[in-house]
Amino acid sequence: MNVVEACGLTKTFGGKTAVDHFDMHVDQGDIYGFVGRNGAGKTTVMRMLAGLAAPTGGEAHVFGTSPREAGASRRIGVLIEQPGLYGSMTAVDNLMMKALALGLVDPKAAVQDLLAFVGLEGAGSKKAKTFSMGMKQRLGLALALLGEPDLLLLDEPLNGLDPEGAREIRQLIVRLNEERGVTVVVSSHVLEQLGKMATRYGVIREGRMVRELTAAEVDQECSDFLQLEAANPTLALAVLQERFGALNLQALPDGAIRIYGGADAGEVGSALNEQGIAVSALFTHRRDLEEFFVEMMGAEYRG
Ligand SMILES: Nc1ncnc2c1ncn2[C@@H]1O[C@H](COP(=O)(O)OP(=O)(O)OP(=O)(O)O)[C@@H](O)[C@H]1O
Repeated sequence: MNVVEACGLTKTFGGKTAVDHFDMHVDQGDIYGFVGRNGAGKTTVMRMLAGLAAPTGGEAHVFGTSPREAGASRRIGVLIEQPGLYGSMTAVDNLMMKALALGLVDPKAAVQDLLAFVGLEGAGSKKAKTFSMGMKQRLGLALALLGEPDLLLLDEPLNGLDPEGAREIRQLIVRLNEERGVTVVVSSHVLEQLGKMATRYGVIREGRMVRELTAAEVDQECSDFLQLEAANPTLALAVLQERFGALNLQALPDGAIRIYGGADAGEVGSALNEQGIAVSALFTHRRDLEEFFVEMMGAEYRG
């Protein structure tokens, strides 16, 4: 079942289109890595999915209904940009205030449970303004988790964190997903961390969804390939198809040929030489996650 479904979602600010006929599908149980360069429209999409901003056009459905419907909104936990913390209040008071506003049956127990879950049980009586960036993000996560949401929308939860802090937040997200069954949409520029948790990805570019794909598809796309440049690419391709038909061959527009599926460079070179085809380049390549996504996000991307 699609927990989130966006169809033709559009948002304009003044005359400028920030989100443009955007489609998105998040399945129950996904950790959905939402990537795009700065200004691509991630936050604006998240705000519409959370029911915090109204679309100019198109529709967003969360749990089959508008995120603005009470039935859906109380199932959504949100951490968008900065966690909304009151610096002069303690961590417990920050949480209690929201727990009471939500009308939780046992707010104290919920607050203690979440403090422990995010690893802040020893810091509950400290003022939020004394917290490190990582502690603030963990407290923000606890705030988003009050009310036991089934869907978490996390916009850049790893922003500004050192590698250790980013790893801790990532581990919390995975635990939430595995232990509590929470579906998560998480945007981040930290592709390395995203790659360790996402089960599905969506790539946004200039307000439009470029591509949605599963983690398995990303693995496949990033797998090793052999690239060769030959004097006669059309003939080379025909020879390779005959000799290595079981492998996945891709002809690039510039005439280069990629061979996926673990071909041996020596065998490929010999097969072409036997047919009198001169090979000018032959190398093995592995695309890493960042390279793969940067291509889709646009060259201007800066992580
Ligand atoms: N309230 C607003 N008023 C006017 N323009 C806005 C508003 N919110 C966002 N925008 C514009 O919409 C576009 C998308 O912004 P958005 O914050 O959604 O991108 P983003 O992908 O989250 O970027 P980042 O990674 O930098 O957070 C940007 O050009 C931004 O300037």
